[in-house]
Amino acid sequence: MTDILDRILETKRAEVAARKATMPLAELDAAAERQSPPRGFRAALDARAAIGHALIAEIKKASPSKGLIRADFDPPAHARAYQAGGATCLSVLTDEPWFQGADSYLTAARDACTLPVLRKDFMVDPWQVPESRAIGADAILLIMAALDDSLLAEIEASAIDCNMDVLVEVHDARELERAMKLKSRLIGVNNRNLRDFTVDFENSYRLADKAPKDCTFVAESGLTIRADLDHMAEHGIHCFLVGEALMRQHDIEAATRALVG
Ligand SMILES: O=P(O)(O)OC[C@@H](O)[C@@H](O)c1c[nH]c2ccccc12
Repeated sequence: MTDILDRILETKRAEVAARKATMPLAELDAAAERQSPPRGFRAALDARAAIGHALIAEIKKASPSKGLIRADFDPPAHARAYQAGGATCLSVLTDEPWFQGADSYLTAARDACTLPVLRKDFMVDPWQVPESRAIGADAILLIMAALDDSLLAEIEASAIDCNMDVLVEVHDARELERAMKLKSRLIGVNNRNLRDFTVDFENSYRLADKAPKDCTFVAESGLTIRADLDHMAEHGIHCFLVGEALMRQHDIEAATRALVG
């Protein structure tokens, strides 16, 4: 059985190939140059983590495991609510086929606030880095399970070139070890298994102990209430990525404040 990640990557490779064919790299680089400068993503997390819970609040309309998460989906309104509630950064899903995301959601969300923004998508080609910068992204995600080491390094180099931060996502000790061959020291641990969608917080606890001390460590997925974050903090984890639990709330600003305020 091919797992969901393999199927997503297959879709993504076809999508990126089609986009590349219509957009010359020089044009893309020029569009990236015209963007407002990157907002420091990791720096914002580090500053906040020193004094409290640093939250990357995710703008996510739907997911392959849950289907539609929020009907009255409004990226700029959600961005403002997240910032007002005390989020440190945003994450915006731009993958369309599997998460019902869009590039325009990221641009609109970023324009509506002053927070640094992560483009939550599946990177398979260095070409996607200037593309991400051109739509406004301040940081990209690299999923260790998705790519081999040389392609990861190539995409990371392109991100460094664009002055963007890279969130490197791992889900086991082996991937953490491989991640240390990269330059980025911003490490996310996905508590959700992409094969069966089960969530296990122990995953974060285990890997946080193994991560070198110079890493900014982010726990991702399945976090719901303040107590989840407090437990993580007892294990030395102070940065969190939360999507669904906030997107399901009527009052997103109040829910964000309850989580990290
Ligand atoms: O909605 P949750 O359970 O709070 O999870 C958010 C985030 O961690 C999840 O969306 C995610 C983590 N890694 C990813 C990679 C691709 C797409 C999505 C993700």
